Amino acid sequence: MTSQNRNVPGPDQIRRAPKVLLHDHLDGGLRPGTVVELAAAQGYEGLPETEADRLGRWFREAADSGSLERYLETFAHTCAVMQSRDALFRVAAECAEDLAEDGVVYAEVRYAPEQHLTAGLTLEEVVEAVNDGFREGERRAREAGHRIRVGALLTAMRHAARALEIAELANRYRDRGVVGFDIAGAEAGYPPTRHLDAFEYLKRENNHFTIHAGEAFGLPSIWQALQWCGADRLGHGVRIIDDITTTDDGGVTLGRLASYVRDKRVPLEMCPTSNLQTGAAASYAEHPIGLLRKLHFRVTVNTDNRLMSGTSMSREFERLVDTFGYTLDDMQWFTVNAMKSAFIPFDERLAMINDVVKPGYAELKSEWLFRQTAVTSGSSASSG
Ligand SMILES: O=c1[nH]cnc2c1ncn2[C@@H]1O[C@H](CO)[C@@H](O)[C@H]1O
Ligand SMILES: [Zn+2]
Repeated sequence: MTSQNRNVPGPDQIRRAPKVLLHDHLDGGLRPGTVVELAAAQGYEGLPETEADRLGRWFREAADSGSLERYLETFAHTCAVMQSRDALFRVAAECAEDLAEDGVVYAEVRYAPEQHLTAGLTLEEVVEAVNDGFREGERRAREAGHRIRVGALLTAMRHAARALEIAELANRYRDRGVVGFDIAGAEAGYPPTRHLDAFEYLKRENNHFTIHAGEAFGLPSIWQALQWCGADRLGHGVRIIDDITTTDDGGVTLGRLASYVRDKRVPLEMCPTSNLQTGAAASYAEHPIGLLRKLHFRVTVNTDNRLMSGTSMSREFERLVDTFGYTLDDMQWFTVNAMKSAFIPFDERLAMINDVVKPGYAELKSEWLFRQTAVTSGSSASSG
């Protein structure tokens, strides 16, 4: 290992590095085998494949459609098998376990309670089943030697009209497993201001929320999310790139909105692989994350939907390391950005950064020293 690349992590270091995940959908992260088993147990006959590997491949290919609307159609199958307390509990527990196994130490996982009512559960029962599942998953992870903390974000669907009700639900379960609120679903035609009452309510309650914006629709969506709705963070936000002009000689000019986003340190929850599938970016190399990181926007790295994108936090970082040559220092920077932007209290975020994230990266960064010592002492005899 040379001194030039010693800081560029390999797959094993990427997996062991402490990672923080702010944007992950519970109904987009099931194990394919779990979808198959739940469908069989519940008599759901709509699955396009009934063998786990084939089903996993089907999700990735169907989601690889170039349009957000088509991508979202695949969630009909996962939501269909997440309608009972037991199913929600299992999916949430496995989610926490899988993230912990991948080296995630803190995660905010979102889902839309209104999509889990068809078998008769109440909104409260849905939230409690998922919370209990997360606690169980944290416990199993601890037993397996991993530490993870998972908070829930309650999502309202932007085409529906239940946002205020879901915002009130999020507020009721605040300090009891729910750390914030979000809106998701098709973006074009459903601007954030459609749900202004929900956001104004949460602001009056001093609560936190993020908004999917600037993914399938451009700057007006981001502008509304921030300046009308008061979002704390942006889900994706990739289209902020439309307000940045670059010239061939390397000059960069930020428009008013892009300046605001950078100046106010608005966290961007970027999900590179998901963006390639929905057509929000053409390739990893062309993904706006490269430029936004260079310009010191508050960028974070996320999975969005591990099942539909066949991804994990480690895989997202592997792609970015391959594409942009990111180092352990870059990985730490993204991770500290994410931890700073989490919705848990400041003292807890700080302790996570100082007592978990930074020591974890320091440990990884020191590994080359010991390897180098072994090589040097072995070759010292011949070199005199
Ligand atoms: O990238 C995305 N953009 C917008 N909506 C999404 C995305 N991923 C998932 N969902 C939507 O959020 C719901 C609750 O988790 C999912 O059912 C899906 O419809
Ligand atoms: Zn999302």
